[in-house]
Amino acid sequence: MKHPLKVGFLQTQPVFGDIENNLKQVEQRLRGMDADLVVLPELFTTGYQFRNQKEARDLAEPIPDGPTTRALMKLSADLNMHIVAGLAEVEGDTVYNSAVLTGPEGYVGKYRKAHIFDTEKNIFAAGNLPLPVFDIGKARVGIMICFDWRFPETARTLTLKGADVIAHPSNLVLLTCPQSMITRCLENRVFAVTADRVGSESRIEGETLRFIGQSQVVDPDGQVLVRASEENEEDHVVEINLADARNKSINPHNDLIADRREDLYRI
Ligand SMILES: NC(=O)CCCC(N)=O
Repeated sequence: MKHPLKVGFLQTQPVFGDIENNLKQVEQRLRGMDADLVVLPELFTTGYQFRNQKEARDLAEPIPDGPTTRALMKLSADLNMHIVAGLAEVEGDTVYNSAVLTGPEGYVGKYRKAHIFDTEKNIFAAGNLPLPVFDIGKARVGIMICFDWRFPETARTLTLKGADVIAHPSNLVLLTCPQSMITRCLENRVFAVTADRVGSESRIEGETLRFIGQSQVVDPDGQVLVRASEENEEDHVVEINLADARNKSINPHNDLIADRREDLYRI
């Protein structure tokens, strides 16, 4: 049984703080894509290197009642496309590093990055929502954000919750993620769509961040179906077969999930 799904990503180079143009460019690029599910990078409208929490709060927006989510909802409706996008979210005085999922039917849900990386801890509160899997009809989509990949429990939990494909908005600065996601997909037999940015930011004295690009789609056998360059803005769509993720058997005698020894996984 085949369950085809066209998945893709936009690899972007946002201008810090220029929300309107960053969003406008992404809108134009999305309107040129034919896909069921497209993943955008982490913090895709603002950029990454906030100087302080106030700056982040001023650039952040509510989800789903903010302008970016509304724009993504319209794009999803116009293009019959599900979109996962990373953006800075404000709720009261708290700022989260979040991701939103929109579809043709409108707002589907959101997630707040659970594992906050390095100096992000000065800006964002740790996520207080469950690790999410959304059933979008054609697929079950899990979401994690960037540094969440470093904790194997994240992808494993999304898998055990039924994710076929993990949407992974990112702003990668360490080189290890792209190759490591091969293992995340292999050990869980899931697809992963990592959408990263390119370019660099040096808004903080003595801290220049270079983003590594290499957005990619990896399949349940750990095959890299497409990987973008390290420095160009790129858009890619590939057709995947979700049946490959729903089949957890490795051979006639081993099933990746059924063979788990939860009786031994106790500390
Ligand atoms: N924005 C991030 O969470 C970066 C995490 C470190 C990495 N994997 O590059």
